[in-house]
Amino acid sequence: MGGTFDPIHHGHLVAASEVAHLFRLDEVVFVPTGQPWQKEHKRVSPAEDRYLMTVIATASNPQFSVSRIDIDRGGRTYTIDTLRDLRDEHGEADLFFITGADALAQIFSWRNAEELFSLAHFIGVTRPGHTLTDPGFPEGGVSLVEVPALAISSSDCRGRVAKGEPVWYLVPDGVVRYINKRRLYRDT
Ligand SMILES: Nc1ncnc2c1ncn2[C@@H]1O[C@H](COP(=O)(O)OP(=O)(O)OP(=O)(O)O)[C@@H](O)[C@H]1O
Ligand SMILES: O=C(O)c1ccc[n+]([C@@H]2O[C@H](COP(=O)([O-])O)[C@@H](O)[C@H]2O)c1
Repeated sequence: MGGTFDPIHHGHLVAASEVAHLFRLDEVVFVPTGQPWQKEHKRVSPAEDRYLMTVIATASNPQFSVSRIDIDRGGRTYTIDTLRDLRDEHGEADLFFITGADALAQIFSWRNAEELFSLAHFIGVTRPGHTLTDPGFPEGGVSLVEVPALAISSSDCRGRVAKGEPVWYLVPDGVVRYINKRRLYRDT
């Protein structure tokens, strides 16, 4: 599952769990972006903080793991590189790339968009308030999955912390504590 995870929240975790169940996946690898180039006009927390929050949030689930490939590669993050690296690491495994349906709707603005579909099957998870209009996906290349509605977004969590409002139960407890310890999002 690819995302900026700034911070990771229960919407991401429920989506991953639901897709793992529906597609009978062996493992879900969370891949925090290094430099999300389409968010360059926005402030994004340091990659190490986003990585550690993702580790904390997923640690108790034996089916979940976190990969540093997009962070360690350096430079702007392109999913084409993510998938090539995962393919090298995971040999013959079938790859599924999970992300939000809203992100997937923009896939033709991503680098090497046409080639992406030969490397993985794409799964777009719907979130409340976002519907997916098919921008011309290749036949059989994309599945849409409705996850139990959780109207949580990272931007809302950041805004709540900035205003001194609680994010308990929107993100895992350990992530609340990490945000406080590192004083993230205070002046967003
Ligand atoms: N509540 C949710 N339900 C389903 N999918 C979600 C939910 N929140 C986020 N996603 C999807 O997970 C993917 C990765 O999320 P990302 O890290 O960008 O978080 P976000 O909550 O969308 O962040 P932001 O609010 O900063 O844009 C995105 O493509 C997004 O659409
Ligand atoms: O490959 C690209 O050009 C590209 C452009 C924008 C987003 N993505 C990927 O889409 C996923 C969701 O991104 P985001 O920024 O909405 O969290 C994440 O894995 C990004 O690396 C990929």
